Amino acid sequence: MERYEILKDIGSGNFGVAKLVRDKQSGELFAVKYIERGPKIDEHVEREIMNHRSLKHPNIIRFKEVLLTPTHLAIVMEYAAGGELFERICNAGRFSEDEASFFFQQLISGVRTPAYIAPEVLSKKEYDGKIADVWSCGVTLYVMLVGAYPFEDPEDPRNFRKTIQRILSVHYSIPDYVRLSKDCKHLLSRIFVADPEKVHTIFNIFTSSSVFNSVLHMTLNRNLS
Ligand SMILES: Nc1ncnc2c1ncn2[C@@H]1O[C@H](COP(=O)(O)OP(=O)(O)OP(=O)(O)O)[C@@H](O)[C@H]1O
Repeated sequence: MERYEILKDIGSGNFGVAKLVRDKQSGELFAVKYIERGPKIDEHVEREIMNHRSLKHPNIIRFKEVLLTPTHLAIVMEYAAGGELFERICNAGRFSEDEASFFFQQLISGVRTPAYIAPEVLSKKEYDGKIADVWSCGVTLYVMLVGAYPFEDPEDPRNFRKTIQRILSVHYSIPDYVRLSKDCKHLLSRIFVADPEKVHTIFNIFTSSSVFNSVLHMTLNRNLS
């Protein structure tokens, strides 16, 4: 880690903390995720690192290297200076459908296209992250359009138990003050379904939505050609 100068903490997650660092030689900024060595580092983390290492896409944070400190595993990656989506929405308000569609398309092109995925990722048959990815994209789309999380009880947003119940029963609604097109509501309703068997593939969902169709076709054509 001597190569890097630690500048500040940027956040913490389930696995550890993230810090902003500077490469002393090149002056480049990176984010480093520190995960304490020990039981937290299991095959799940290992797979995550292996998968991430093989991804190369403009909308996916680039992975640089993994280092070991006496106490931590340090994952060095590209620094995304934009901050959190939710924070941006809290400060500057929610997105219009057009803006949301632009960012959503960027997000989808990061998760959807197989064109960028390495064979070792595809060959892991147990990988079922796709369904979870579709769901998470739906949550992100909702956040952009509504400016709130879809499964929190508006009266009691910090109650995790309630949130989990709402997720399990797919209980969400769109507040009256948010005007969404029918097509957009339909898209959300197709993403948020309880039974994973019924979750449509991301391809089907997006090709059936006319709001997102033109941008989607452009992305698809680009990725398939
Ligand atoms: N590459 C990065 N560039 C900029 N900020 C980052 C980067 N990686 C992480 N962060 C910041 O640090 C916080 C913690 O990151 P971390 O990846 O540990 O957790 P998370 O993604 O929030 O949740 P989880 O623990 O479920 O992965 C993030 O919420 C984000 O604010």
